Amino acid sequence: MSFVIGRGSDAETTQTGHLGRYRALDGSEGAKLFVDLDGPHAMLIVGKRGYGKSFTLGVVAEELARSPGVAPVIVDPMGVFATLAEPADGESVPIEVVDRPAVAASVLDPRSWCSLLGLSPESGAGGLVWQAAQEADTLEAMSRRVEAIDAPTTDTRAATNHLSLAESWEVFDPEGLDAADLASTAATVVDVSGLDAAPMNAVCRGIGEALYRARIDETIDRLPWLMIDEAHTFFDGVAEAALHTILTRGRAPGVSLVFATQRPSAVTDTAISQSDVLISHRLTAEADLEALEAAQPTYMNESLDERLPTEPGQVVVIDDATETIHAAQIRFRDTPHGGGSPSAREIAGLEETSTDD
Ligand SMILES: Nc1ncnc2c1ncn2[C@@H]1O[C@H](COP(=O)(O)OP(=O)(O)OP(=O)(O)O)[C@@H](O)[C@H]1O
Repeated sequence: MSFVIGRGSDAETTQTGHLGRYRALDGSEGAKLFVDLDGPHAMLIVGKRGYGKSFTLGVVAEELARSPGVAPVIVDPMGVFATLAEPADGESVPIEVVDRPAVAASVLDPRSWCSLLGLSPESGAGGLVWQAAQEADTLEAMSRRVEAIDAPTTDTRAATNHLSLAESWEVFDPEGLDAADLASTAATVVDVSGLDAAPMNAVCRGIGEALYRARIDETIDRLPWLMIDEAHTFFDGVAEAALHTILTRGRAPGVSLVFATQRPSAVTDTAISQSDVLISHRLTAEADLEALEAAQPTYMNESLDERLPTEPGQVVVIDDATETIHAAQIRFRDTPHGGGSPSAREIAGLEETSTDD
């Protein structure tokens, strides 16, 4: 028997991803567990640091990259997913890595421009940036617009300085990433690891909006899967608006979101309640457990806390489509995992030694 998360038992395994195997109470492994990659989903992956979130996200990315009809895009804040492009065990994983991503300045609305630059829209400089964003499409044109508006010199200078800061991030370009680039045949890893939280958010917002809009306007055929590691960083910034849109309105145009975080308490309640698949690794922080318990479905008749696994790679999966709960061991990566913790002992070339004398 095989179970497909999002479809049910004895379902066909075409257009699915192999996640791992069932885990029995004694730790032994059971039948294979799959996840549906056919329809749109919102998939939340949680767990405390070091218990396998990025590893699991990588497994889902490998499966998506090998699937037809989908356009997986991984926003990679830690720079650990470029290893997906390395030779794989078994079937190859087609991946394109974008290491200097840029998006069009026009993806941000005036309010987001103010929030991105840390300016209150009510302040003199914030008001100028707001007006410039309303009237201009590029960062360059926004700066020119600010200079042209009749305003106190201190406000003009402050607004210009903030726009120069945004320019220094080098993430705004009218020719930046668009949905057609992202929905090409390969899966795309967008490496935002060299960027601060604000430009990282701008890039993620641009990508999310481009993919959603392209499906609404029917300019791409493939179904986009936006995948985000360290998702709390993006729910806390200007990217949140695009993620919220996908979570609440992505189903009809077929846009999926897979997002991983060690701090479920730091993503929005909507993000948790709109997720139809929750993959939970070990969690111990009270606030994080509470955030998940608050959204715990009624068909779960014992607390999540009691079911949580103890070892890296072990998960509990809550599948809202079939209203079922599964204990599983995520499969091993076919490509190298880029996110493991460095070891001083390994760096020093020291062998593991026994402590018994
Ligand atoms: N499914 C798995 N099978 C085997 N080992 C695993 C599995 N998942 C995780 N591990 C082990 O756990 C380590 C930590 O995993 P990972 O880097 O994904 O943690 P994380 O939860 O994303 O941590 P962080 O929050 O620091 O990014 C991996 O380097 C790997 O050794």
